[in-house]
Amino acid sequence: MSAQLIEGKKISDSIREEIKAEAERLKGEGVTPGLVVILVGEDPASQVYVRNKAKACEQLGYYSEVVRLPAETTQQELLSLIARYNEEAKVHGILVQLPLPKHIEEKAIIDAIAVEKDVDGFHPESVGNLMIGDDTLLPCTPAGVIELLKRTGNDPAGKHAVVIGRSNIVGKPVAMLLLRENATVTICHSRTPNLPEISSQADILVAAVGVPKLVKKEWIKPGAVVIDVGVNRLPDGKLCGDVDFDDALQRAGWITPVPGGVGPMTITMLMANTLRAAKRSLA
Ligand SMILES: Nc1nc(=O)c2c([nH]1)NC[C@@H]1CN(c3ccc(C(=O)N[C@@H](CCC(=O)O)C(=O)O)cc3)C=[N+]21
Repeated sequence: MSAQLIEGKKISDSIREEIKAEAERLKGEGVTPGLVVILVGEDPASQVYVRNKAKACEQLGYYSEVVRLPAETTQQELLSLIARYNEEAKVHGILVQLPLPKHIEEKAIIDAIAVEKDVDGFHPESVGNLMIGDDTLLPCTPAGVIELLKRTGNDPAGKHAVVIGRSNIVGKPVAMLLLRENATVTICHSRTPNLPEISSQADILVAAVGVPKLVKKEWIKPGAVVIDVGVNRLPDGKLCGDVDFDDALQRAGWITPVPGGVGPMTITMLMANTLRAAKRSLA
C-alpha cells in the first residue's frame, strides 16, 4: 500500500487561478490588491520566502513592495514604518517576516499592525476573532491545511484530528480551525508523554513541531491523512518535513510532500488574504 500524494503545488496553482480572476474583477472596480513584506536582517530562509511572496504578487498582478531593513534596525524605526503602511491606501496587507532580531519585541510589532491589514492573522484581535468564530483574516498556513483537506475530499467533520505542536502561528490556530470544521481535536506537544500512541489514533495527523522526520510509520493509523507542516533545512541544504516521508508513505492513506505540500499553500493563502483585505477596503 502506498499513500496518495496531496499535491500542494498543483492545488495551490489552481487556487491562484481563482484568485487571479477575482483580483482582475476588483481591479476593474479600481482597486489593485497591495501587499508589503518587511524583512529585517539577513536570515537566508526568510530571503527565499520573501522572494516567493513577491513572485506570487507579480503572477497575480498585485501591487507589491518589499522593504529590506538592516539587522540593526531599532524597534522604534520598525514601528514608525508600520504606522506609515497602516495609513497607506495602496497597501491592503502588511507582513513582517518572522523571526525578528532579538532586540525587537515581536509582540509589539504584531500588535502595531492594523487589524484590517493583518494578512498573517497574528494580531491578538484576529486570533480572538478566530477563537470565537467571527469573520476574520485567517493565519495562512492553518488556512492552507484546511484547504488541502477539503480539496482532496478529506472533510474533517467527525474525524479525530491530532495536531503535534502548539505554536501561535500553526499548532494552536490549525487546531481551532479543525474544531470549527467539526473535527474532534487533540493537541500534543513536547511534554506529551505518549506521543506515538495518541498520534496513531488520528484520522487526520498534522505535524507542526520543527523536528526533522520525527513522525514514523508506527505513529500513523493505517489510511490516515498526514499533513506535514515542517520546513526543516538539513545541513546538505535540502528541505525536510517533520514526517519521515518514505516511512509514512507505506502506512498513510494521504500525505503531503515537503517541499510541494503545505509551503506553496501558505503563500497562496497570503494572496487570498490580501485580496480579501483589498475587497473589504471598498466597503
Ligand atoms: N510573518 C511571517 N509569516 C509567514 O507566513 C512566515 C514567516 N513570517 N516566517 C517564515 C515562515 C515560513 N513560511 C514559508 C512560506 C512558504 C514556504 C514555501 O513556499 N515552501 C516551498 C519551498 C521553498 C523552498 O524551496 O525553500 C515548498 O514547501 O514547496 C515555506 C515556508 C512562511 N513563514
